Parts: sequence; structure tokens; C-alpha cells
Amino acid sequence: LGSQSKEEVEDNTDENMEGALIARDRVGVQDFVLLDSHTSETAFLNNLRKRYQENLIYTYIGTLLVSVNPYKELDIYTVTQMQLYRGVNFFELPPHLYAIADNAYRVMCSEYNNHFILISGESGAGKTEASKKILQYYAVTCPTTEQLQIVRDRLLLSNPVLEAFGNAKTLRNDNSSRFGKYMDIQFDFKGAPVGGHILSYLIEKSRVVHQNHGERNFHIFYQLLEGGDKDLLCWLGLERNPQKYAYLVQGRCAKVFSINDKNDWKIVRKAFSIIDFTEKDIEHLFGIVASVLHLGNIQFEEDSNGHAIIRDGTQIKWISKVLSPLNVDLAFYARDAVAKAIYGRTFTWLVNKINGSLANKDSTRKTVIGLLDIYGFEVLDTNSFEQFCINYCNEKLQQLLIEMTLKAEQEEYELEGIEWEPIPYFNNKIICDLVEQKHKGIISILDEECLRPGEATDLSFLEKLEEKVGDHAHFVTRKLADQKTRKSIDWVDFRLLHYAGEVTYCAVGSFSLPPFQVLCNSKNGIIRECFLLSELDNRRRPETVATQFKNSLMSLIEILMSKEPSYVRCIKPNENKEPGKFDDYLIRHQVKYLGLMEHLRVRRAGFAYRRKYELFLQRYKSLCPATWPHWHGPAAEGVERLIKHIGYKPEEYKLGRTKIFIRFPKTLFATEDAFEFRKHLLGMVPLEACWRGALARKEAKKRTWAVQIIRKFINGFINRKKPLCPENIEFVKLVQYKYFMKLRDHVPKNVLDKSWLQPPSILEETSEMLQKICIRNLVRKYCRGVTAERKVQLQQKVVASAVFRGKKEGYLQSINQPFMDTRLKNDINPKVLQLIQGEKIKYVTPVIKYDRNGFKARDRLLVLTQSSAYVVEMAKIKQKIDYATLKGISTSNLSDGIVVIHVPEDNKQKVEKCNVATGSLWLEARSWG
Ligand SMILES: Nc1ncnc2c1ncn2[C@@H]1O[C@H](COP(=O)(O)OP(=O)(O)OP(=O)(O)O)[C@@H](O)[C@H]1O
Repeated sequence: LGSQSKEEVEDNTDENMEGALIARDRVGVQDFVLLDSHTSETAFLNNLRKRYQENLIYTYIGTLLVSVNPYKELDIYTVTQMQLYRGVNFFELPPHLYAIADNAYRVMCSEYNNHFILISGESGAGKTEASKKILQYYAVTCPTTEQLQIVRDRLLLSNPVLEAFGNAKTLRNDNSSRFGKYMDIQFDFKGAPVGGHILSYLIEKSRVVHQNHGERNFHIFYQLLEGGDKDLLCWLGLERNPQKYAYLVQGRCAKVFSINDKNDWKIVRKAFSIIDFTEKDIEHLFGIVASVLHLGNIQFEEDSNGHAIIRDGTQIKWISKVLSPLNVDLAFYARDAVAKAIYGRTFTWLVNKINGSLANKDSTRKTVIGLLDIYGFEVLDTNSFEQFCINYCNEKLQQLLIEMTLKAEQEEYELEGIEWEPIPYFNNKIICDLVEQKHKGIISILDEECLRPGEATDLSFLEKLEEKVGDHAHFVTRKLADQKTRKSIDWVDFRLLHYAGEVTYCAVGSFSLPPFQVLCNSKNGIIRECFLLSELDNRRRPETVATQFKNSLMSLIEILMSKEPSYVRCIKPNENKEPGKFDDYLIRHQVKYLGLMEHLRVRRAGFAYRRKYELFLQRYKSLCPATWPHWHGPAAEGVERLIKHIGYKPEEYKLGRTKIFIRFPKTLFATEDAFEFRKHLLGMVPLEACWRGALARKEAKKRTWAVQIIRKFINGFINRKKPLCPENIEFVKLVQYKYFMKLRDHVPKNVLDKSWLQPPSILEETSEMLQKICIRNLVRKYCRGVTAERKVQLQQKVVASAVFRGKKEGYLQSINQPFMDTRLKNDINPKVLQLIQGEKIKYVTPVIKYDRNGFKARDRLLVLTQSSAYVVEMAKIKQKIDYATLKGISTSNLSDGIVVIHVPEDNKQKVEKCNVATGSLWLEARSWG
């Protein structure tokens, strides 16, 4: 269980359960069956709102999960959260998708049966996100092997491909799935995911040729144009600018802030390679995407016979040739029909191809969990054949939900030996029949109209409907409506009274065209696979789209009926995709459309709460002296004693074979409150002892640890001078670390700073090297920083120092002050200075003269430059001696620091014999080189 122990998780779960119940006033109840007024829509909404405002987006109705889209990232989908929910009893943690996913998985593993999770809700409510999160949950928590990683990757990566071809930006959702999806995840006997299978329903083909304002075509078109490389676009004859394509400009929002087409293109391209698409497949696939775009740009004109001819031939060379004696309107209609058919069937091909890569070839028995992500009830301003199918599908799924819930309730009662009490509820079978009944239902009538000889029109279809189902309580047309409703129904409309409300459908465009022969002969392999020549066989009665849909829905229902259900109902909180905004009106509508009140009524009709005897007794045993602290008999009897003691009335509960059933939430809450109170009184003594014990154990553990550390340290110190060995390694490392950390704050900051941190003996050598490096760096830094101007100043300083040292009061105090050459200039004749400065001064030193009495006088300077030696007085050059005139300079060999300047005889008068003194002269002169 990752970083948490099982006990810790159990502790948490207990707290969560209690926390949720205690805090119910603030955060509402976590299961709607615990609502006192369970039939009140307002109470339902209040509970949902309370929780949503606390970021609690999930609430149960029994085992059904209601989810409200938070429109913000919540920290509840981490791996730690996944681990927390793994294998934990459904009701012991706050409601979560992971609890639903885990429960289905655990029951599947233990009972070896199949499951499905039905996720429904309106566009933007969070269905796709929920199904992705469930898939991720299985990917992370189920056992797997390296070999199975590829299956896992394919399952996860099938999503971006399907989303590219099947999702689009709509006004309600920037990534709206425009098809229904059922995905089976197959597990082997060890519970490892080993394969999958996808069924798709009713891709919204009309979007290929038309988009409403603010909406886009399917993502793949924009991804190809934005992300496809130049060569690919050139090969497909496409330009990068989406504005060039009639099928992409109608919504006027080809670029969307929240969508990164270029990036998504890369993901899709990568996914293709993982899910086993060949380069040929990909080539054909993009060929089709491109030809749909070209198709959209074909324009027709009328010829002299009133037939449509193609105005501009440039597009047509990219697609197959279309020759048809249609008028211009029909030609456009046919063009769009071809585009829709091509795209729709290619999508089906794509799903099949993905299925090929997800298929598990091994024939051993598998169990499955199916995820059904299906569009919710849809009511638009104009509802077409597509909405008719979607709403029919929802009607069927609602029927399934009610039937299965009722069945499950009934079965549980039977199993527990409790008498079944009939539950009043609205059975929507009557509406399903209106749509699907053989010969009499709307779909049969549509089929008949399509297949009968003669031309079928939208109006003839409507007349037939009125004739055959006109007297049905859930069907109305303008002709059949009363005075009041007539105005709201058009002549081409019919209205159905669904379980969720009324929807008016427009009968226009209910008929589809047969496939075109030209497509069956295409060179594109995918198109040839999608349009089979056998379909053109006139002797076969082709299935209409409505019948195809009805049949696929029937088989879906059959698939679902054979499995154990779980439900997730998603709710969209507002129309603006805004976090924290709870739009009461909008949500009330969805609560109705999703059949939640009906479901709650069915779930609550009998009993609000049920629990296994063992669990109930374990929790509440402290409320009865006979069961506290231990009950040794059977749990059922213990519970009986317990509830008798706390005074349950006979109408409040029933005892089944393995569970207690409590009818009203208030009974449970009273028990829970009593338990809280009791806990405070009872818990003190044992709790304190337990707490002290735990504290002592913790303290002892800490002490043992400390002793070990100290022992290690001493051992390290004793052995510190040895070469590195296990005994001293930690100690040495610690010492090194400490010294370096300290040294870091004590390195000299400038060249004059000669301080250095005393190293421990094991680091002496290192320290010495470090010090050298450090000084070298400082010197280098200092030298680099000396400007030419500063250099001159320094030279002057040397002169000044020689001039003033020992002669001028306060000289020593003044040398730390910034140097000002004016001082020098004032004392030494500027001309002299200039003269000397012109040459490179090599050395300056006072000349010591002995007077008659043998006293030294330092009144002159000897300045050595490159070419001359000067004897300088304060204000003037006393003497300039060209080296050329000298016979040489020599030192006395008595180490007395006397320099002898050898002057030729004839210069004798000019140059006084002078002794150049100071011990440093010779040394310094040497250092001049
Ligand atoms: N659990 C969640 N946490 C955070 N954001 C979410 C969550 N669920 C949904 N959303 C946000 O809402 C958006 C719409 O969600 P999603 O695409 O799942 O809706 P949908 O019901 O599948 O819609 P459609 O029927 O149009 O496909 C997401 O793109 C995401 O921004």
C-alpha cells in the first residue's frame, strides 16, 4: 500500500466515515439515501450544493455516484489517493470514482464475473474525464508485467487517437466527444489487464460539413494542418491555413486558446506507432482526411441543361471524379453526403483497427469491466435525427438503470429473506416502445418510408407517423396538438414526451443516400474496406441508419444486461466552465434528465441503510452493556440485543439473514450521535493507557537510534587517522562536510586578508591547496581590477612613501587614506616629477648622507629609472646621473647595504660621492631584475 500501512489506511477510513457523518450539517450527507426528505428535489439540490462548495464533488445514491464537474484541478487523483481506495470497503471512504472502480474490480476478481460502469451526463459534465480517470486507476493499481505494459499503453493511447477523430470544440465543451463509446477492459485470472475492445456509437457526421458559430470540425483536421510537416501537406495538396477550407471556416474559430493542435498532433502521431498502425495505414488515413477537406471546397455551377457542373477543376484532381446529373442544390447535398459517409465509415474503420491492436489472442477465459461513456439527454434549439437517436439511447439506458436497480433491490431482499414491498416509479418502457416497437414504432415507420417504392419525403414520413402513432400519449405533431401547444411546433416537427421532458424533433433530413459506386473502387485501401461493392446489390434491402442504430443499441443493452452494473452520473454546474459556480436552475434540470430522483426513490423505497451484522456491531457495540467490550455470540444476536437496548421501534428496521436494514436516516443518525457521545465518556481510560504505551514505544525507539549514532561517532573518532574504512568513513565524511561548510563562510575576501580557517588534521593538505588556490584567485582578481590610472597612482604612492616616510608628521596615519597626487606635486617640483614620471621608475630610496659629525641625514632621494639615476631633493632634481656617465654601480661585499656609484674622474665635481644605504636596496634592486 505504498507509503501507508494497512492499519494507517484503516485508521483513516474510520475517521473519514465519522468525519463525514459528524460534519453532515456543513458538508451534507455523502449518500443521498440518508436524506430525510428524499423525495424533495430542493433537499437534493441543497445537499449537492453544500458538498460542491466544500469541493466534495462526489456523492452516492446507494452505489450510484453523482459527480459535479469542478472545472478546476482537485488534489484527489494522486497515486496516494488511488492506493487509499485500493481494496477498501466501498462505504468506508468518502465517495469517489476510485471507490466505484475498485468495487467493480474487487467483485470481478472474487466472483469472477463481468461488470460495466455506465457514465452519463450532458455535454461538458465530465464523462470523458471520469472514464479516463478510471482507466488510469486500473493502469496504476492492477498487477501487471513488463509484457503487459504494452497493452496498458495501448489502452491509454487509444484515447488521444479516438479524441482526435471523434472530438471537437463545441460551445459547451472544448473537447467534446461527438460519439458514444463503450470500452471493455479484459482482465486475466490474476486481475491483470490483458486486452480491450471498443464499440463506438453514432459519430456526429453532420459536423464534417457544418459547424455552428463558435464550434469547430473534428480536431484531426486542424491538427494535420498545424502539425503536419511541409512534405506531408504538399503531398496531400493542402495549405497550412485552415481558412482555405470551406469545411473548417463556418464556426469562425479555427484557432482556440485552450487547444494546442500542434502538440496534440505529435501525441497522435506517437500513439499511432504504439497502437500498431503501419505507415501505409497512416498514409491512407491522412489521404482521407485531406480529401474530405478538398471535397468541401468543390463548387458547382449550372450548365445549360440545369445540371450541376464543377466550377473549378483544381480540387477534383485530389479526389475521385464525381459525375452525376443532379441539379446544383442536390449536387451540394450529395457532395456533403459523400464527405459525411467517408468520414463516418473511416471512423468505424479506425475503431476496428484499434481493436485489432488491443485484442488479446490468448483464448483463456477473461473477465471484463466495460466503461460506457455516452452522451446524455440532449435538447437543442433544433433537434435533428441525431438528437432523436441520442435521446432514444438515454431512454433505453434509463430503463436499464431502473430495471437493474429494482432487480438488485429485489434480489437483495430475497436473499436476506425480507418481504418485498412494491415501489411506485415511472416506467419509461412506454416511450421506448413508441420508438422501437416492430411495425408500430417510429423507427419502423421511418424504415418503411425509406424502402417503399416512390419518393419518400420528410412530410410523407410525418403523415405516416400521425397515422400510426398519433394517438400515443407521448407523441404530438402540430396537427395533433391542442390550441396552446400548436404554436411551438412547426409543420415539419414532431414532439416526444421523454421521461426527462419534451423534445421537438425536426423531421427534415431523416433520409440518407445510398453509397457511391465510385468509392467502392477507390485506390485508397481504407475507403475500399469501408465501401463494399456488395452494398450496391439492389436485391438486398439495405438497413436504414435508424435501424442500424436501434440494432447496435439493442446489442449494447444485451451486453450490459449480462454484467453487474455501476453508475456514474455527471452534472455540469454552469454553462461558463467556471469553478465554484453552482447554477441551481441548470442543475435541477440535469437532476431530472439523469433520472436521479427516480433512482433515489427506488433505492430509498425500502430501507435507507443496510450493513452486515459484523460491521454494525463492531461500530456501535459500546452502546450496549451486553455487547461491550466484547460480544462472544453470533453477530446477528449481538445486533438484536444492541438495538433492543437503544430502543429501535419495529417499523424502523428489519433483520435479514446477514444484514440489518434501517428504514429511516434519522434512526441511523441518532445511533451515530449516541456513539459519538459514548466514545468521549468511554474512551478515556483505555485510550490514555494506549496513548502512553504508544508514546513510550516511540521514545524507546528514538533512544535506541541515538545510542547507535553516538557509538558510530566515537568509533569514527578513534579511527579517524586510518585510511578510509567502514569504521571511520561516516565520521570522516562528517568532519569534512562540517569543515567545508564552515570554510565556505570564512574564506578571505581580499588580498590583504591572510586569515585562514584552521583545518582538522585529516584535511591539512587539502586545506593548504585550497588556500593557495584561493589566494591565487584573489590576486588574479585584484590585478585584473587595477586600471592603468590606478597603476600610475600606485607608482606615485611608492615615490611619496619614499619621500615622506619618517619625515612628515602624521604620514603613517595618512597612508590609509585615498591617495591624492596633489600632495606629492606640492612637495616635489612638478617638473621633476614629470621628468621622472616620463620614465619607468625602477627604484626609489633615501640617500643617507653623513655630516661632519657623523650623523645621518635623509634629505635626498635616489631614484633609479630605466636609463638614469636621479638624486632628488624635495623641490628639484639635485643631480641627474646618466648611467652612461657612470662607470658602474656596485655593492660593498660587507653586506652593509652600501651601494657604490662609480663616477668617472672628470665628473667628480658634479657628482658627490654618495653612499646609497638601506639594507633593502640590494634585495629590492635584485627583485627589479
Ligand atoms: N474531475 C474533473 N476535474 C477537473 N476538471 C474536470 C473534471 N471533469 C471534467 N473537467 C473539466 O470539464 C471539461 C469537460 O469534461 P469532459 O470532456 O469529460 O465532458 P464530457 O461530459 O465528456 O463532455 P462531452 O459529452 O461533450 O464529451 C474537461 O475538459 C475538464 O476541463
